[in-house]
Amino acid sequence: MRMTSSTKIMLIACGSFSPPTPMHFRMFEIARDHIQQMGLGQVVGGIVSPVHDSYAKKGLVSATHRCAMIKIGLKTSDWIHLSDWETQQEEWTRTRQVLQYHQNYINSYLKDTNGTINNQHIPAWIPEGIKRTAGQVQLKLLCGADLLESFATPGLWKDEDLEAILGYHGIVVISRAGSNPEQFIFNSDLLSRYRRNITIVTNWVTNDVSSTLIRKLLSRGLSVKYLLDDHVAEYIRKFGLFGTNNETDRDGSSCLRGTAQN
Ligand SMILES: Nc1ncnc2c1ncn2[C@@H]1O[C@H](COP(=O)(O)OP(=O)(O)OP(=O)(O)O)[C@@H](O)[C@H]1O
Ligand SMILES: O=C(O)c1ccc[n+]([C@@H]2O[C@H](COP(=O)([O-])O)[C@@H](O)[C@H]2O)c1
Repeated sequence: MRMTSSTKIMLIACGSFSPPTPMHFRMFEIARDHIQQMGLGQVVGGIVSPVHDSYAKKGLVSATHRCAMIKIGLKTSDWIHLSDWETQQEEWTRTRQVLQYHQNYINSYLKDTNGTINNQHIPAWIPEGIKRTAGQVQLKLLCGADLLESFATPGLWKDEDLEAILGYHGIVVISRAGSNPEQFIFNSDLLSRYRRNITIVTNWVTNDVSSTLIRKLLSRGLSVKYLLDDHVAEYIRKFGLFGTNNETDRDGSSCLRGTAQN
């Protein structure tokens, strides 16, 4: 995988986003600046891919709510979009397959010179005008250093999946308080083997806000102002999520119309 300043790159972040924080979206901006400044490529789009409900992580609210909050949080972005594909599958999809699906879709979209695909619904995460400007597009996994470190959790990731993610796509890792991605890569034979496909980006303006922190503050009735997008906070209160008080519509079915649609 050779990257030059003209390599077209799309970034995809996989996670719970329960709820999405400004830092989830900020990761994309930090990564794009770094990639472009270092002449590693041109970032043409960003995708946020929330995990399926069956992932059953503590604090995970329904995908309908998570997708709606992501769309609200991304309203002012002109290049990062939600993909709800993972949430629409029958069950949890491993990250390797999530990357494969999106990469295949991009490839077929770019190859479709006779416009057949244009008769179908083109997902919002396909960047506008990409056909005119791009030859090939390389999809990379964007993550925080804690996700990289989860690669070493016994039994969590499959080795062959990590080989495929690292070998075929590559990853972009944003530093996070308390982590040392360089050291972590050095300690791992697998990661060291694929070192050139791992881009580490130092986040100089550290901000360790996490979904866990937001859930904790909300459940205690404390303020999240200036830590969370005002409109996302308003949505959370409207639907009584994360221990806030409103009891109406906890599964989000009434918001399926409008905000939650892709
Ligand atoms: N403050 C942060 N700095 C760098 N990366 C982050 C930060 N917050 C989240 N991420 C990254 O965003 C991606 C999605 O993460 P996830 O939804 O698990 O967020 P989280 O805030 O860590 O969640 P939780 O607190 O529920 O575990 C992951 O790759 C994670 O490493
Ligand atoms: O593909 C795998 O084997 C795999 C194993 C563990 C986690 N993941 C993905 O990593 C993300 C972890 O999110 P989180 O909130 O648990 O940090 C989520 O998108 C999961 O689907 C993926």
